[in-house]
Amino acid sequence: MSEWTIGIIGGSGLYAMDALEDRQWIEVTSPWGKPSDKILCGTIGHVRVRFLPRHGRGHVHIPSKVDARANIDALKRAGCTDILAISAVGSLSEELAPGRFVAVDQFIDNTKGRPSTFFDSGFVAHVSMGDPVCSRLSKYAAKAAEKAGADVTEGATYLAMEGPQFSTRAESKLYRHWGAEVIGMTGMPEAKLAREAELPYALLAMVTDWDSWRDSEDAVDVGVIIEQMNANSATAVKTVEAFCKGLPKKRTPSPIDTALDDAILTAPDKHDRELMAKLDAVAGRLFRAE
Ligand SMILES: CSC[C@H]1O[C@H](OP(=O)(O)O)[C@H](O)[C@@H]1O
Ligand SMILES: Nc1ncnc2[nH]cnc12
Repeated sequence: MSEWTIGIIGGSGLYAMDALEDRQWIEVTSPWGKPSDKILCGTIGHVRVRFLPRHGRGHVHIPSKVDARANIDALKRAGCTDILAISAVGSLSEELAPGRFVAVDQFIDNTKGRPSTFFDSGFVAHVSMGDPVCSRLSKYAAKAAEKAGADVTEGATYLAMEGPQFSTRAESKLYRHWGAEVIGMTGMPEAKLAREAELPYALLAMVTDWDSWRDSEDAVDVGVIIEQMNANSATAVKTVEAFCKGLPKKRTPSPIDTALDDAILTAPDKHDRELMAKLDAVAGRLFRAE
């Protein structure tokens, strides 16, 4: 049993965390690129927290250029044991009205050309993504959002689109046919990379709009989203606080802590040492003794 260090990835509208005690922004460098911003370190109750604003303070990064590899690697280097990501999403379901919080449990990755793995020739790994979120973390997050006063749905499929433009009406309807229930631009490849880095990951989505599938309504625009984001943000901060305070004192191991145990196929004598040096935070526990 050990302790929790929770990485919070703050989405659109969530750029800082006043709830943190003893807080300090620290620069974490990563061999994978530049993280979105410095990381705000502090504590909430008995939990260490590492907060990273996904788009940077001042919302400087377009979704396609959020360096999810650098962000996940930096959070791992900052000692995170688990990650709770927060995101603004559009709704693709009649049941998920703006204002609702949704604990996502599945993803469809429709992003294009984003680096989506830490691995490469010379260190090949295939992790399982059948169950892409940590159910334990997701349950704690849903409970915390309820405690913070939100209407909460547990379980929904998130469609990750490339953006930055919103979907056409035809795309929005298509994604509903695919079974997607919420839509955003950042949940993938973030969730894949968290799994590769053996970090249990949950995504709490805040519904800001109806996207563009409802013929009777105006198509989504960013003004509507910002209005709803502002209405949601105090509840999101309260949720993070309740989430940390609601975690048990001790952290029992998760199977995701060892997701790479049977995932690596490359024979040790074929390992690419340069790549392994970059993988020191993500996968170093497997080869430090090599
Ligand atoms: C502000 S509208 C679109 C923008 O909002 C979402 O960001 P995040 O997932 O970081 O909350 C969406 O994915 C887009 O990046
Ligand atoms: N309708 C939408 N499409 C994509 N990303 C979003 N983020 C918030 N609303 C969205």
